[in-house]
Amino acid sequence: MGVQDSGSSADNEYPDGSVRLRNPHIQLMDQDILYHLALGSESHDLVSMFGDVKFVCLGGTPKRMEQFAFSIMDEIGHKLPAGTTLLDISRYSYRYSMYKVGPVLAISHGMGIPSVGILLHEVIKLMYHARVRDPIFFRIGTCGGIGIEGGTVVISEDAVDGLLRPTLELPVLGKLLQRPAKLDKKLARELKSLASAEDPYDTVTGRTMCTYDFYEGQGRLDGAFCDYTEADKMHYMTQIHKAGVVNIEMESLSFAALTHHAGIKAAVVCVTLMDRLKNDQVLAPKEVLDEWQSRPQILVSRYIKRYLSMKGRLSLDGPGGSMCVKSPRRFKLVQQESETYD
Ligand SMILES: O=P(O)(O)O[C@@H]1C[C@H](O)[C@@H](CO)O1
Ligand SMILES: O=c1cc[nH]c(=O)[nH]1
Repeated sequence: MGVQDSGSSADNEYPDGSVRLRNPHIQLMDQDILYHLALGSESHDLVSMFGDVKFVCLGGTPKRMEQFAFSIMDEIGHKLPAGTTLLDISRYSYRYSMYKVGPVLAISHGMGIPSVGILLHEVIKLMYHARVRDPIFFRIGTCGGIGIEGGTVVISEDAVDGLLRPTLELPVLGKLLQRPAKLDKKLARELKSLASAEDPYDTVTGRTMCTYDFYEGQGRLDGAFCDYTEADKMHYMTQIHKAGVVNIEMESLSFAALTHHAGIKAAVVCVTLMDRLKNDQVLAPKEVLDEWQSRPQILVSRYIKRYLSMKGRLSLDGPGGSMCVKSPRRFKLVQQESETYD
């Protein structure tokens, strides 16, 4: 089966900017249960809960995405009513965590292509059911750098697999389905322009390799198994570096392919945890790693703030979030009226 290209993300969009579902079956269903998000098209009023979403930010861990939700709340001046706090909307799924701050959704995606792929199917359907128009998706992650120091921010120009192919492959009904993994080049350039000379770290753009494994799949010498030599590893690392690969992680291929197929603008911004030409293990202390992880978030926050200020929507107060209202006996989900950010 050849690579199915659905054109550029802009070509895929409906004229009103709504998200394209390339699945005729969904419209025929009485309800659509977004099982791993603990949401449903009949059980929840998805339009009023999520209709105002503009930015969907994904990252590996629930904690990172919770921290991002709190920090973006400060950055965009979003106020919660007194006595309330942010609530994990998908907490009863026990799979992913989801926070909503006005037009921003922050969701954890777990590790690897299968996990992010399942999430993207459901988040893209969520955008469709909620009638969100022209959402922008970001992955805010960590990675290993190649020839760059730990703590460097990498904005992906494109995503390739371990064989340097820019294609997501998935066996479907006994055949290999191939989808091009394309990211929005303009969005990547805009993000790069928001890196500041004052930042005490570098922000670079380049090709990202996405693998199916952290150890052997990324040519590490420190897994439980290793059938190659250090010289073999270094040869491979040098070859992929020459092919333009500046970092390696585990989700960009699926993220790029599924967002592109849905006509959604997307970017991947990751911080490097080490230079894989020098070592394999994550040696930086916890506090350093925590600060490094905030760097992609800072860049994406700048983009969101600039976007909202250009639209005159900064300093949001009141409506547009999901929150937890403390009552003496229980926590209650409060859904607020929606605004649109287009
Ligand atoms: O967003 P995260 O930090 O989860 O991204 C990378 C790729 C894998 O998910 C994980 C491996 O440590 O980190
Ligand atoms: O080396 C690394 C670091 C983080 N995530 C990865 O996938 N690889």
